[in-house]
Parts: sequence; C-alpha cells; structure tokens
Amino acid sequence: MEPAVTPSDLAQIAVIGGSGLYQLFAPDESTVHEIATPYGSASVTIGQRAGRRVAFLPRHGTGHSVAPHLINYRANIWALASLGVKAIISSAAVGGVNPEYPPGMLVVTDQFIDRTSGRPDTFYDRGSVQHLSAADPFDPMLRRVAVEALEALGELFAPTGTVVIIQGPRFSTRAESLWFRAAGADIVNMTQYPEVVLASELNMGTVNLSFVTDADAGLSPLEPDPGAETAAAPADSATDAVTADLVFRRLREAQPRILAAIDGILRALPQSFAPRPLIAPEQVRAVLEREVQHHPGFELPPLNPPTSQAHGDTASVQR
Ligand SMILES: CSC[C@H]1O[C@H](OP(=O)(O)O)[C@H](O)[C@@H]1O
Ligand SMILES: Nc1ncnc2[nH]cnc12
Repeated sequence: MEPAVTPSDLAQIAVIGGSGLYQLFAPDESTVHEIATPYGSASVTIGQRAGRRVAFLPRHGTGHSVAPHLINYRANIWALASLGVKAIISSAAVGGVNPEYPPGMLVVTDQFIDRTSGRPDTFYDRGSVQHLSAADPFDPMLRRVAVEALEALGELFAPTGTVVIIQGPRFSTRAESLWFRAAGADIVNMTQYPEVVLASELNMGTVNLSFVTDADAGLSPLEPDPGAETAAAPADSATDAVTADLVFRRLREAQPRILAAIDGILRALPQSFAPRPLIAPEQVRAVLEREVQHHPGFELPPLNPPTSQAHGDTASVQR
C-alpha cells in the first residue's frame, strides 16, 4: 500500500518537471504519493533537494506518457496546493522564435500569449466568480531570486521572455512560427498555460525556467547539426525544423545545467517567501475544501489563511 500523506510530507516548494525531467531525487530518498483531488488523482514525489523539502511532479508522467493537451493541470495544481506549496519552480522545453533566444539558452519567462483551446483553465467555474489579475503571471519575487541564482552560476540566460503556448501536440508551421515572432513572442511551448494561472488562482507563485532546445520552424536554418541527421529526417529538415527527437536529445545534454539551475533557485529561495495573495484566501480555502475521494490515511491538515510570517520546512506549515 502506498504511504499516506502526513504533516511531515508537507512541502512549501514544488518543482514541476517538464520534458526530459522525470526524476529529482534518489529513489530511496523520497516517497511517492497518489493524491486524490476533486479533479482526479495526481502523483507527487516528496523528498529533499538542495537542503529543502520539495514536492516533485513530472507533468507528462514519469515515462512521458501524457500529451501536453491532455495533462490534468487542475489535479496537478490542486494536489500541490493541498500539500502547502507556496512556490513552484517549473521547468520547460521551448523553441526559440526570436533569434535572440537561440538553442542552449535558459529563459526566466515573464509573459505568455495563450494559443491553446479547450483546456479547463480555472478553479472558479463553480462556487464563487473570481477574476485573476494576470498582468504579471509569473511571481516577480521568485523571478528575481531565479535571475540572481542564474547570474551566480554564470549561466547563459535571458532574464525575461514571452512564451506563446500552442495547443500541440504538433509543432508549429513555418507561417505560425513567424507570426508568433511578429506578435512579440520570444519562445514557444505547449504546457505553460494553464499551469501558471491555475497556480495563481490558488495563491501559489510560479517561476518558470525554460530551456531553448530548438529554433522552432520559421527561423533561418541553423548551423548544420550532424547528430540530428537520420534516414528518417534528412539533413535540411533536421537542421532547421524542430523534431521531438531533437528536443529530447538537447534536453539530455542540458540536464546537468537545468538541475544546477533548479538547485541554485532552491538554495536562494528565502524561507520567508510569501506569494502574492491574488485571490482572497477564503476563496482559495473553499476550492481546497471541495470534496475528494481520499485514500485511506490521507488527512488534510487544518487550513489557515496565509500570513507574511517566516515559513519553515516544518509540519506546522501555514497553508
Ligand atoms: C518533447 S517535444 C514537445 C513537448 O516538450 C515541451 O514539454 P514541457 O513544456 O513539458 O517541457 C512542450 O511543451 C511539449 O509538451
Ligand atoms: N518548437 C517547439 N514548439 C513547442 N514546444 C516545444 N518544446 C520544445 N520545442 C518546442
């Protein structure tokens, strides 16, 4: 039987793993929890990383079995909120549509353009009506922490970037890619919406760490990339247009950098971090009190409105 979630499993920080990031802890130093939510269950692994207790959730599942448009974003985000998470570090693979965001660069995303369709993207479609302020969708304080951590690591990164989120699972046409660039997007992805706004609706802050794996479809051809050429993907399409194989290969190569960046942010995140209360705490509480099918042994600790007091990695976490 899988372990019950106890107060000592509460975590104030979560890492959402994107493509290529399916594990964060040594297997014997973490516990996996199947968390029941009003939207279905979510699998969260809790362990220690960079001296912090961290809840880890690979958004595509551990074997990349869930397509971007089918991810149960509401279950994932509700599950993290139910653990007491206040800060989310999300990793993502992106294509660069602006030539100033070339493959190999990390981006601390600050804006998005939503081009998805049909994804459930709010918790407030029942109960009360709430209108989230989304002008600055990523948490400004967490973004500052991330920028300083990446500077300290000497990383190649962009401190800002606008991501356009497409519905997927297909990649963009050349015309779409050029259109996104003309519209002001720097990078393109399939998962950052609605994840970040759902987190904000439950008063959790998100910082996104995107890794540019490719130049999408519409830019000038890149330098020849002999490693990408296969019988199935002839030289010219392999060098200038994204493929899933290319994305996964570049992510494997970049894994040490991405993990070092996450660790740098984890270490730099102040214990006292308090997210913006974008939604009234009693409304968030009402969402978290919605009925779920609990596993035996799962007990939600009592909810308290968020305070600005220091938060510690302890069982008496403020939720
Ligand atoms: C594997 S290619 C496309 C896939 O990669 C990105 O995933 P994530 O955002 O979770 O890193 C992109 O959004 C697509 O889901
Ligand atoms: N070019 C691209 N488009 C959408 N999602 C991506 N993830 C990585 N590269 C991508």
